[in-house]
Amino acid sequence: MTISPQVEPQTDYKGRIGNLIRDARKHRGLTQTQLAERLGTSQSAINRIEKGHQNLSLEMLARIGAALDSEIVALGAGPTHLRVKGPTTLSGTIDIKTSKNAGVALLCASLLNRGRTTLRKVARIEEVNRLLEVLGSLGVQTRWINDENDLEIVPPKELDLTRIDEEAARRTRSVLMFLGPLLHRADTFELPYAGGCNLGTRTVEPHMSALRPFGLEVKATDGWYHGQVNRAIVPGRPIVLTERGDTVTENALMAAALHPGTTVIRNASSNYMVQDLCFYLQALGVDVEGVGTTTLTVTGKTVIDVDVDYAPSEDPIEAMSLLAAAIVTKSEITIRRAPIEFLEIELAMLEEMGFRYERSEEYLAANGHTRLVDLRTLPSDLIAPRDKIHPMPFPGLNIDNLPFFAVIAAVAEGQTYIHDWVYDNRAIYLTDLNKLGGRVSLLDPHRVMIEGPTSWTGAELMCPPALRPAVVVLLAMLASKGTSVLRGTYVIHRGYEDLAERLSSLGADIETFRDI
Ligand SMILES: CC(=O)N[C@H]1[C@@H](OP(=O)(O)OP(=O)(O)OC[C@H]2O[C@@H](n3ccc(=O)[nH]c3=O)[C@H](O)[C@@H]2O)O[C@H](CO)[C@@H](O)[C@@H]1O
Ligand SMILES: C=C(OP(=O)(O)O)C(=O)O
Repeated sequence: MTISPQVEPQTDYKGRIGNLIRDARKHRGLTQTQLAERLGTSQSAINRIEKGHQNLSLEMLARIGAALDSEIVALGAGPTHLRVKGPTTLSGTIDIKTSKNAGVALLCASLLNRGRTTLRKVARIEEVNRLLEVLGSLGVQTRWINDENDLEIVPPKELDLTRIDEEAARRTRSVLMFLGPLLHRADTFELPYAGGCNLGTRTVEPHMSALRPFGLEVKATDGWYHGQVNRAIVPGRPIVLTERGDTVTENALMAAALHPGTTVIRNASSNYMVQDLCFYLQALGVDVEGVGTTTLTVTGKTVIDVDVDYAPSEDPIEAMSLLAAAIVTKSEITIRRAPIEFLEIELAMLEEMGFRYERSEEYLAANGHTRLVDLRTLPSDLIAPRDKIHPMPFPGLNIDNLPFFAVIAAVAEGQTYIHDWVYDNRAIYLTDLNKLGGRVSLLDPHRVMIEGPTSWTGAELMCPPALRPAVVVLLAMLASKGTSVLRGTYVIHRGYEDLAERLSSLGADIETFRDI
């Protein structure tokens, strides 16, 4: 794989730019009229631009990019894009990296510890980079200590909460997980509103109600959360989470870890990142019972000050992504270090669809708890499942794995119904597969029907502004005949380390390039 700063061949560039603008507008859920209003122009002008019938100045392109919060084209060190030539058959062996979601939780949790935290093999992804920038702005010293991606974190005696890196903080949702640790560090503090993928409205209310028993009141105004802590208030009875959310459970756990009494958290998520956080807290000397269940009992400490070494487990979502890559390209690959206990429902569903694979004996991840296997995929002819595919909190099918079933369903014979009840926007992005020849019908914002099999054909697309759908499109490009271009891939780097390079090492033909 190479990175080249070249310009792409410029055939019908107005038409291509028009298509990219139309993609970006649709990703933002805007009509042509709404975009025209933002730009002070007419709907017919937007229509002409999208059809490639309009000359565009660089200034106008920049204005359109700003109105759509999407860099259509950029000069200098702008966004990266991918050029994919297909169809590809993959072969070889790939190791799963540690998870984004445990990584970000552990970075936030390191604020509980006055000693040094060393995290082993942290995924070197943009989401982690943004949190490292935020931690750095608070005075926390962080450094990658070797080529293995081991990361050392040393917090200062006092955090400097006045200089938080607002820009970095606003690009991730994970910053919300500072609430739990910070309420023990300061009586008042401010955090910028959390960002992240554009998946529609994501509530923060469950976080507030989980942390209120620890005396935290949060007012949200002008793009900031203003936190105030009343130390006379401590949990008097079990905390019952209104949603079984992952990060809300993590916030409650982190708040409980520095509360010297015993806190019971009910309706807790038992998902993989929550388990990794529990094991880390145990390594810090916090008593956590019920790991892997929906009732967690935490006996915290007044001060945590230990030098601790922790190795988070492998990412089930990356494992699912690579399973999908193999299935869509009908390839035989070996996926090593797959966290099987967080993939069991997914594999059972795939088996029902006719997927054939071999799995090794189980062995333990470096955290000493999570069960891993090596999976060898076998080229398989798939059929659509009889019932709809839908996610559930763990141990159900993981919501972040659901989008991969769209591209898998597209290669299966028959009609598959996918029901994403969780996110307002994510199912909508799956219709981007239609630009590559897919037949995905949006039944309503939460349900799609996919007809397969698909004869994929290469095309040029803007990355949907959401991590998993963006990877789903990339995987379909691997199977597509001809050349595809995927523009603006930051969103993929948010959650995957070197995905394009690693797919290339399996034989994919992917080139990374920038605009000049
Ligand atoms: C950093 C991190 O770990 N991110 C994960 C975490 O985000 P996070 O924990 O932030 O997820 P949210 O709290 O946003 O929950 C996702 C959506 O599910 C809804 N909801 C959730 C639980 C529930 O019992 N009922 C319910 O309705 C929420 O209202 C929200 O709309 O969990 C999500 C759901 O597994 C994953 O997609 C994210 O990758
Ligand atoms: C939705 C996701 O993550 P986040 O919570 O970081 O937006 C994801 O990992 O797919």
